[in-house]
Amino acid sequence: MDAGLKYERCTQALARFLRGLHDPDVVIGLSGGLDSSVVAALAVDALGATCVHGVLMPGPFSSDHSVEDAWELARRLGIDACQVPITEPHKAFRTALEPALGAPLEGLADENAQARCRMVVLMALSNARGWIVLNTGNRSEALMGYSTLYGDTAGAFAPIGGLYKTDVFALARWRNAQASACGEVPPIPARVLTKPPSAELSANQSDEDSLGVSYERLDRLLIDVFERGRGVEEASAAAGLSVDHARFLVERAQSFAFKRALEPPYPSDPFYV
Ligand SMILES: Nc1ncnc2c1ncn2[C@@H]1O[C@H](COP(=O)(O)OP(=O)(O)OC[C@H]2O[C@@H]([n+]3cccc(C(=O)O)c3)[C@H](O)[C@@H]2O)[C@@H](O)[C@H]1O
Ligand SMILES: Nc1ncnc2c1ncn2[C@@H]1O[C@H](COP(=O)(O)OP(=O)(O)OP(=O)(O)O)[C@@H](O)[C@H]1O
Repeated sequence: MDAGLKYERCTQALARFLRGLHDPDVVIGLSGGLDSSVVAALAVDALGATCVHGVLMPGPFSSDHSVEDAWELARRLGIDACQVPITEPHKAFRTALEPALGAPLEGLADENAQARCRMVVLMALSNARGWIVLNTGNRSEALMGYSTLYGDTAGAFAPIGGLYKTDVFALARWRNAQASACGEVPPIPARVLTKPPSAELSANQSDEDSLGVSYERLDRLLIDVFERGRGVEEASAAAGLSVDHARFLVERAQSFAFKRALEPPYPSDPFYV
């Protein structure tokens, strides 16, 4: 299935899901990264710009360019957006938790606390305004457990939850090319497509460093094993990975089934058969 068809299937699935809820407005955390940018573009195509609300929530490790890219995306899409920094709430949680821990909150616990602060903000806006939170997760992250339980795994529906990260890039490029072909400004700022994906939950973090593998190789492996039912040995060679590394990644994916069981529904089209 080509990128355009995948984009349209995801847009239709989102529209269908929301129709079942009597067409509420939606709210999306805009990080200035790829996933939230594609979900926002798709939501605008499904519902119209007036029904989509973006929230920028910079934290202690957010880069200036991420905030700029998120504002630029909102401007190009013509959606309402606001900024609610999480730096102070995150600091307050650190202070409140320190006596219980006997030490400062650090490492993964501290990274996840930031993602959960963001979800508190999104759910507060959801409750107060009647908006539905859209999840921005993709299948590569879900299989690797590279997300925060009750943080960025929350939300009512995950429009790109069935797509691997390399495809999310392809959808973004396709949507921008569509706009250019119609003489419109491409919705997704160019830098969103060129900067390395990063959770920005700790200093100098990059997804591919944290995962220990490039998305290109990871997706080839995961698609072969989990979508096409190939064996790990065959799939590892095609992905350019050692069998041991491939086995480690597949076992990691299996170990995070519990997290996937708690994630929102997503379009279940047979994207990869
Ligand atoms: N069987 C089970 N059923 C239900 N819950 C179970 C469980 N086993 C463990 N758990 C729970 O799961 C917890 C661990 O999961 P979790 O809290 O999610 O945390 P964890 O998987 O340890 O870490 C999340 C990772 O995702 C990364 N991340 C987070 C957010 C966004 C992004 C991004 O790309 O933007 C990346 C983050 O940097 C970190 O490396 C445990 O503390 C335990 O409470
Ligand atoms: N600074 C932020 N402001 C608003 N929302 C954020 C912020 N950081 C993270 N989020 C939310 O958490 C989600 C998970 O972050 P993640 O890094 O996986 O996605 P992304 O930033 O959109 O894309 P990429 O992984 O390519 O950087 C984001 O898509 C977004 O909805």
